[in-house]
Amino acid sequence: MSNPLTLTDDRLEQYIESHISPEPDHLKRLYRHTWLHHLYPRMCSGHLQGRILKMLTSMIAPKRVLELGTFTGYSTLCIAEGLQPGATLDTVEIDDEMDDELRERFADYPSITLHIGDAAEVVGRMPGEWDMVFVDADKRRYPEYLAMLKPRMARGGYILADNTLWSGRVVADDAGRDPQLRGILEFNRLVAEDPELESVIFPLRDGLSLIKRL
Ligand SMILES: C[S@@+](CC[C@H](N)C(=O)[O-])C[C@H]1O[C@@H](n2cnc3c(N)ncnc32)[C@H](O)[C@@H]1O
Repeated sequence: MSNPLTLTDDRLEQYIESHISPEPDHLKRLYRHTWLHHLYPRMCSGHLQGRILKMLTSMIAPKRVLELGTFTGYSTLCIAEGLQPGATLDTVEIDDEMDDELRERFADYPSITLHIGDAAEVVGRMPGEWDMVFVDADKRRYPEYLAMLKPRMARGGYILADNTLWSGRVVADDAGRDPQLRGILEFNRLVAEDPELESVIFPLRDGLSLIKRL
């Protein structure tokens, strides 16, 4: 008997992408641009995760959204696509070389505000609470992000956290030399042990956690 398809099989990925809502043309161009002109293009969300982010945003219907880790803005545009009229999205990116490119990309989106700086510092200066946060910045600092965000989440609000399975390495025997994996493991433990949080992990791409503030 042949092996069953796994979620990392290219054929399965192609099948999924040809049977879900199509990737809008401007995002196809952005994805291609990211692969041609940026280091670590795999960080870009892409077709499936992008459609999921859009759908989750429209399901949650948040008034105020925060994103940590903008990169080339692919996920930002997908979240913006799912926003209700009048809702806002603040996105934070530490790499100041992305400033001009991102401002140009977001120019036609009045709902998006770009902040260039360290996520923890920027969030510390921002007032108010959020209905939805997409966490996708420094994996080593995920536990810090959780501590910072939890008291700032609206009751019933959602934290979406990317890369929470870290290519399956969360079940590796030794996380000792990978500080990013240590950050993810600690984050997952803190979320699972917190009675004020309800959570699931989707085995999508690199793992996507959905965490509800009860
Ligand atoms: C995985 S990429 C984001 C991908 C993007 N959200 C998407 O899905 O297309 C992570 C980004 O976080 C940024 N980053 C890393 N540390 C950060 C920090 N301390 N504060 C803000 N951004 C940070 C990196 O420069 C990088 O662009």
